[in-house]
Amino acid sequence: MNIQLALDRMTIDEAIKMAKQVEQYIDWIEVGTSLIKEYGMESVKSLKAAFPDKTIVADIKTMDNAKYEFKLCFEAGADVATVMGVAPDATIQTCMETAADYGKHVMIDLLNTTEKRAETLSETYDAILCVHVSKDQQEIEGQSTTSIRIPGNLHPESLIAAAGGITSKTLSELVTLKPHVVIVGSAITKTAHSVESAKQMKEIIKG
Ligand SMILES: O=C([C@H](O)CO)[C@H](O)[C@H](O)COP(=O)(O)O
Repeated sequence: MNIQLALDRMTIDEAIKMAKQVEQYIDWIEVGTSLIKEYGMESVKSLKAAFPDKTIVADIKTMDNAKYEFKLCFEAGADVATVMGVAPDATIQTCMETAADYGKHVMIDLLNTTEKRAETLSETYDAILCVHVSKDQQEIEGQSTTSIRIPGNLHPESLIAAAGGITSKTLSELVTLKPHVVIVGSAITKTAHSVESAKQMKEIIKG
């Protein structure tokens, strides 16, 4: 199981500083959608340059124009880029092909997909599938990772990621579902105790 540190709503320098502080407790580094939207591919390039040995995930959440967006991410140094599961099949297929051209990987964000769509995606694509409670669902609807459920109909060999307001409390429950990646942002980056929080999470996933 890997911890992916999601870096959102901060500057590139703050993102690098944050990731350096907790580097030993995290496995993958996500250049959050907010960083990509605010700073563009410079954010991905800077994080890869600062952490050449970590898996860098560009959370670009592609919906269209897949080849262009995925090429940008991989040329900037991303190892994984994200596409929305509700995107057209042509888009997802293009993401898969572009990633294959670069020897990189795709994460499909299942936000707002139906169980049937998630099943089809898991059977069709060799990608990481991310079960996700969105920031707006967390903030406006009060949902949290206790609402995260990994659909039972997914292909048994699919690699699963889980994201959305994960805390050390909800992580303990989540690890029993054995996801390949747990994506943690605010619980590490928006607390005064980032290092302790990351350390605790690492201990939880180690069991
Ligand atoms: O993908 C994310 C979200 O849509 C904001 O862009 C975050 O990476 C994900 O939610 C993890 O962050 P937290 O919810 O703060 O743990």
